[in-house]
Amino acid sequence: MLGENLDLPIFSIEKLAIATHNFNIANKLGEGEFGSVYKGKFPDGQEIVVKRLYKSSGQGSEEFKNEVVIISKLQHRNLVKLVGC
Ligand SMILES: Nc1ncnc2c1ncn2[C@@H]1O[C@H](COP(=O)(O)OP(=O)(O)OP(=O)(O)O)[C@@H](O)[C@H]1O
Repeated sequence: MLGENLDLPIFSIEKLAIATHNFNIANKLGEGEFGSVYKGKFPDGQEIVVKRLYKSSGQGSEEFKNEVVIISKLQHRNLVKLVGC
């Protein structure tokens, strides 16, 4: 699995649904090529942004995986950190 290969925490869909109030429209920040983007908060207070894929198969998902791999390796004070997938 992608997250295991990258040594990233893997979040269940339930945990992300709770954090985003079930992907509520009020939490929606925008849309990208691969999916919708939501703001959320974990129970410990950590604020997160969740990107939810439109589909889990096909060419788009390969591109999305490449994006995740690259973002997981980036670290900069002006970039948000990938905390899991
Ligand atoms: N960390 C974030 N904080 C606030 N808003 C965000 C964040 N990430 C994404 N967004 C919002 O979600 C929108 C879509 O982001 P996303 O990264 O999916 O798309 P993109 O980079 O515009 O396109 P692509 O899907 O081609 O990468 C952005 O235009 C922005 O409005």
